[in-house]
This record gives sequence, C-alpha cells and structure tokens, in this order.
Amino acid sequence: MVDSTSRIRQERDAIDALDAHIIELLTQRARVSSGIQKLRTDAGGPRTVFTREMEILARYRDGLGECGTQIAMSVLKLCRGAGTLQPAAAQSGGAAS
Ligand SMILES: C=C(O[C@@H]1C=C(C(=O)O)C=C[C@H]1O)C(=O)O
Repeated sequence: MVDSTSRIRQERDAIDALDAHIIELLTQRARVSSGIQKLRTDAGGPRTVFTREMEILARYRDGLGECGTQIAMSVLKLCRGAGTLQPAAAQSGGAAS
C-alpha cells in the first residue's frame, strides 16, 4: 500500500509535468494562430478558414479517435480567442485578442 501510494504520487508528478507542457504548447499554438488570423484579416480576408479547420479536425480524430474531434474543436476555439487563456499565458503574449 505504501509502495503504491508513493508510486501514484510519482506518476502524478509526471502527469502534472505533461499537463504543464500541453498548456505551454497550446499557448504557443494560440499565439501562432492569432498571428496568422491577423495577417489574413489585415489583408481583408476572413479570420477563419473552414477547409483548414476540417483538416485539423481530421488530424486529431485520426490520432486520438472520437475524443480527438472534441479536443480539436476546443483547440480551435481557444485559438480563435473565444476560449480562456490562463492569465500567465495571456501576460506572455497569448492569443487573447
Ligand atoms: C491559423 C489559421 O487561421 C484560423 C485558425 C486555425 C487554427 O487555429 O488552426 C485554422 C484555420 C483558421 O480558421 C490558418 O488559417 O492557418
């Protein structure tokens, strides 16, 4: 029991580190996406591109199954600025606008 308790704590540390990495990657993605959207809207184009978003949905679904579609939808929402970035991410130049 003691062994499993300390093992679970270690494994949770690994999960916490992975989650921190995922959040950092999503913050970076939102920043890059926001830059692309600004380039396009500044040139008079639309903010979003449906065909490109369908490609991304398919990639996540192929990689992660049905949950991948849901994750991709949330990622795209975050990157359109409709999601909520963590305050720390927004301060470091996230895609808040
Ligand atoms: C970033 C882009 O603009 C928008 C945002 C996307 C994204 O976050 O992946 C994809 C398509 C567009 O709706 C793009 O066209 O690549």
